[in-house]
Parts: sequence; C-alpha cells; structure tokens
Amino acid sequence: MTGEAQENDQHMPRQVNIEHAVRSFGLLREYFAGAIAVDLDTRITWIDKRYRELLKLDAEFDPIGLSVEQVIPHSLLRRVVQTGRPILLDIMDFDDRQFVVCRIPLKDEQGNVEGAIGFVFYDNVDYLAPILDKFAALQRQLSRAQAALTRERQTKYTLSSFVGNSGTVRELKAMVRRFALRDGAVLIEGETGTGKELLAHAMHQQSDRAEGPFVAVNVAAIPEALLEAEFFGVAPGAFTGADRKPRKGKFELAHGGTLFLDEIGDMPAALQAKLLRALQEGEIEALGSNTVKKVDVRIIAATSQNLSERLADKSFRSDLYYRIAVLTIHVPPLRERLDDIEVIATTLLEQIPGQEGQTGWILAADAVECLARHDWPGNVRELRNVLERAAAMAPEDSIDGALIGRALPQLRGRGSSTAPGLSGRIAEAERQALIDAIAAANGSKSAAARHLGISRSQFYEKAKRHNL
Ligand SMILES: Nc1ncnc2c1ncn2[C@@H]1O[C@H](COP(=O)(O)OP(=O)(O)OP(=O)(O)O)[C@@H](O)[C@H]1O
Repeated sequence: MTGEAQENDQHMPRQVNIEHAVRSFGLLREYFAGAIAVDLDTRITWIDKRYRELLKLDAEFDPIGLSVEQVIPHSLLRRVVQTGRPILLDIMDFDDRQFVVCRIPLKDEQGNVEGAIGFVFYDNVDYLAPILDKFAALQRQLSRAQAALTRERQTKYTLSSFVGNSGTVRELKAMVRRFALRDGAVLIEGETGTGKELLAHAMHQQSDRAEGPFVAVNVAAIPEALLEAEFFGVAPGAFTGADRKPRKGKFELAHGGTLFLDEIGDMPAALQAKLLRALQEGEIEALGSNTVKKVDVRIIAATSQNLSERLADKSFRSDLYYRIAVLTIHVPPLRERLDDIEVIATTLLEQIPGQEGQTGWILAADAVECLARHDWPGNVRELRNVLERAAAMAPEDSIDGALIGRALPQLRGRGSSTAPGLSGRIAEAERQALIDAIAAANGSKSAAARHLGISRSQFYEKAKRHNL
C-alpha cells in the first residue's frame, strides 16, 4: 500500500465516525444552533451551515483543516480531545457575544479519542436564561472590579512629579533612573515626608516592571497581628470563625511588579525572618497553607529611621538589611535643598483649589523667604499642609510672608492675646508626648508606641496627624 493510500485508509473510519456522530445528534438539531467537529489534532473536519452563519464566516472562507482556535479563539475542544472528557455545559466568549456550548469527545470502538464535537445552543432557550443573566451580571461586576484594581495599582507618580532642579535633586533622579534598570532590591532612606514613596512609584514606572502592579504596604500602619496575613495571604479554611475567606497577600498581588515596603524598620522580628525567607527563596507560604508559591517581585523598601542603629541594637536583622539594601538611596530633607522650596511650593499650590473665579495662587517673594527660614521636620508633606492652611486663610489670591507666618505650626497663636482652647491644649500636649517618646526610643516608632501604651498603628496615625 502506498503511503497516501494508507493515510486515506486511516482517515476513512474517522470521517465516517464523525458523520455518524453528527447524524446521531440529528434528533437534537432543533435544540442547537450550530455544530462543529475536530480531529485528533484539533483541526476542523466539519462545521454545519448554521454555525458558519453564527460565526459570520464569509461564504468563500473554508475553515476545514484549520486549527479550531484560528476560527473560534476561546474554543476548548482541544482540552476535550486531550482529556477525553466532555464539557457538558459552558459559556464561551466569541467577539462580544456569549454562546452556551456543549463539547463531547468522539471515540472509536476501543474507546480511543479520535476527535471532538461541539454544539452551540440557542441563547433564547428559556431554562438557560437565568444562567446567562447571572453570568452577564457577574461579568459586568468583574470587569468593574478589575478596572478599579488596575487604576489603583497603576503608578500614580512619574519622576517628573518629584519637583526640584537643585544639583542634589538632579543627582537623586539620575540615581533613580539607573537603579530602575537594575532589578535588585532598593532601600530608600529619608525623613518622613521627603518623597520616598513618590520616588518608589517613579522607579517602578521607569523599570521593566512598569506594566506590572505596584503594591504598597505601610508596615508601621498595620497592626502587628495582621501583618503576616497582609504580606503572605490566607489559605482557604485557614481559620474557623469570622475570617474564613482565603485572601491573597501583598506579595502575590505584586507578582510581576514591585512591592513597596514603607517603614520597614518597624517590622517585627518574626516577620523579618519570614520576609528574609521569601526574598531568598523567591517563594511564599500563605497562612494556614502547607504549600509554597513562586513569586517574582522587586522589593523597594523605605525607612525614616536610622536602620544602622537598629542593626547595632539587634532589633533589625543584619541579613535582611543586606538583602534589601543592595542599592540604597538617601533622600535629603527639605531643609538641605532650600533652593528648590520655591518651585516645590509653587507646584503644590497649583494642586490647591482657589476661590471661585481665581486663576491661581501667587506666592510673594517674602513668603518664599519665610518658607526658607523654617526647618521642615515634616518635609514636603508639612509644606503642603502649611500651604493649604495659608490658602484657606488668604483673603485674595496672593500668599505673602505674613500669611505663611500664621500658617506655620510653631508660630500659630504666637503674639495672639487669646490662649488656645482646651482642644488645642490637648492636641499640643499629645504632640509633645509623641515627640518625647520618639526621642526616647531613638526614632523607633514601635518602641515609642510601647512607651506611650498605644498600638503601633494608633501611634502612626497620630504621628502623621501631627506631622511628625
Ligand atoms: N519633590 C517633591 N515634589 C513634589 N511633591 C513632593 C515631593 N516630595 C514629596 N512630595 C509630596 O509630599 C507628600 C509626601 O511624600 P511621600 O509620601 O512620598 O513621602 P515619604 O517620604 O514616603 O513619607 P513617609 O516616610 O511619611 O511615608 C506627597 O504628597 C508627595 O506627593
């Protein structure tokens, strides 16, 4: 027998089988809107006229012999052929429509799979309507949630959002650009409000991971007991009781992108060990799970504490430090780049809404001088707050030195005959207590919180409110 004859011979029974199968389904014809058959290689061997019309195929177009996915991209007939198992009811996307489909393997007498057949049911079948409606509603919900998540995870800032032209800032930006292209962990050091998070966003956005997610976690702001779940997630059935739902951790959410760990110095010792392991192995284990998952995440950590002191007193692990401080960036405090204060203030004022009909704020020269005399412990965040206060007090569109003087925290109330009311005094006392506790704890927020008898997250929230 020639090779060709042999091939035809092998082909014959298969073809006969498919036709036989289609004939056997003839009875069902009135219940379905189209059918298609494929061979063992998932190439189309037959398609009925109604399915062609449903797919809007041109009259001259011949799909026979093509891979099924070339004609129906979301077809799962390949899976049916590979597994030999049917998919009896499914909803398949085709362009912007959904088809209710049924897929069945075709087998020879010995039970060997030799192809598959797929049916599309009429979408006006009454009993399918509730399923289709539910599916469509869920799909709408899902796409809204996905769009919101993508918006949330996209980088909010680019390098140009970090305002400043001084030599220091130009060098800083050059360093961020260089580091962005390397994939190692980065540690950004700098006082609170200097723009560390903004730079982390910018670095992600400049890196090869820009298309991936940017996920930020503020270690100091999350209660200690919840940190592990927040980082590594919760496996299904890990807890009984209220919090039973499985949840992805920030590590997994950042897969393919960047995980920004703010205030890493506040990480409790037990979690430091787990984080180190995750970084070394490139895998994580969710709470209550006994399997590990591979993750591909770039870490950018930030700290406003002096981590070398924390290394010395052993409250921060040196092996973790060297793992995350592969590349380090120091962001200088605002008082060391006063050349930039005018351009930063002007940019921030552009973001503060003016009064009705006003085109923009004018920053007077004596206001800039006044700003340059302040030492800005809360850095750019504090500058923004002061400008917002000054703008709220401004009788017109100009902000002058006197207004800034009134808006600056330590000058507020000075020279005024009225003493602050009770709430002002309580706030002042609270601020002082926080300052004393931070000083006594050498900058460690966890220790300061313990000293004051409040939780770390409460402490963090208060410190932020007082611009500390
Ligand atoms: N150079 C800058 N130009 C413009 N805006 C800035 C600049 N630096 C900081 N900001 C703004 O100041 C605010 C504080 O910045 P950011 O949150 O990045 O600081 P941080 O160092 O991460 O603070 P923390 O340590 O308290 O988390 C943000 O609103 C940010 O947009």
